[in-house]
Amino acid sequence: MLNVTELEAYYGESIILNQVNLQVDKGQVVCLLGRNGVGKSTFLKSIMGLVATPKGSIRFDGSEMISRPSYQRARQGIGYVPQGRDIFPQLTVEENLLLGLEVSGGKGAIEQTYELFPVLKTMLKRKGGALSGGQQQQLAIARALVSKPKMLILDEPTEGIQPSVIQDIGRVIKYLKSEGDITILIVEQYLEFVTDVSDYYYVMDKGRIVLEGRVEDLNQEEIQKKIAI
Ligand SMILES: Nc1ncnc2c1ncn2[C@@H]1O[C@H](COP(=O)(O)OP(=O)(O)OP(=O)(O)O)[C@@H](O)[C@H]1O
Repeated sequence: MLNVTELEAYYGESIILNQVNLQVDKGQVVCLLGRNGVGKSTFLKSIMGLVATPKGSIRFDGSEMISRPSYQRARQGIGYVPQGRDIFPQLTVEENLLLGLEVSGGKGAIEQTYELFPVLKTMLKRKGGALSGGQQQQLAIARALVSKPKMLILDEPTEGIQPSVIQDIGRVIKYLKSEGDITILIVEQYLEFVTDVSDYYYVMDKGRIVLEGRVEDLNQEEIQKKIAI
């Protein structure tokens, strides 16, 4: 589904991603782990076309994306939830969700997202900014799902969120996986969540992939050493 090869990304003259190779197969949940500042968010932004990527290849669903603008990548079927729950605080929950429909040109699934996140249905008229952090994260994920993406990309979905909501988000990811019609890439530092929801992991350090493997073979101690601050 997603095949990234020898990708390089830069902010100005500084190289942030160096020859990164990463693959996500259809229906898989893949996690990218690593310490703060090693380039994980930059990697997701590169996939979305939000960072300069002069070298490498990003193949998604059979097409080369590297020189396409962001909106085309979204239209192609990539739903992206950036770090910090990028919702519109002045718009209501319902309006935020309706904006998700714009990306797919109107073919949506708002009702289905209420089934996944029942809490949102009880808050349709509430302003996004009035929701708790966990509810905002759920809204951000729901908004991305409304456009029925082929792949969902989440940047640290558990950051600063209470355990019960983390469990809710984990349940949704596992449900989506069991349905089998979506592929998911998650940047995450919370190892327990990673082992709970994902099939395969990559560890990044200083802009390079330094370790990868199946989650069922994951050695917690080894990973913890690589991601501890
Ligand atoms: N807009 C920017 N301009 C210049 N440098 C940046 C910019 N954004 C990030 N950086 C730098 O790029 C490097 C990688 O940052 P990135 O946010 O991708 O790391 P990360 O692994 O996602 O960390 P975190 O978990 O803290 O978000 C860091 O050294 C950071 O300071």
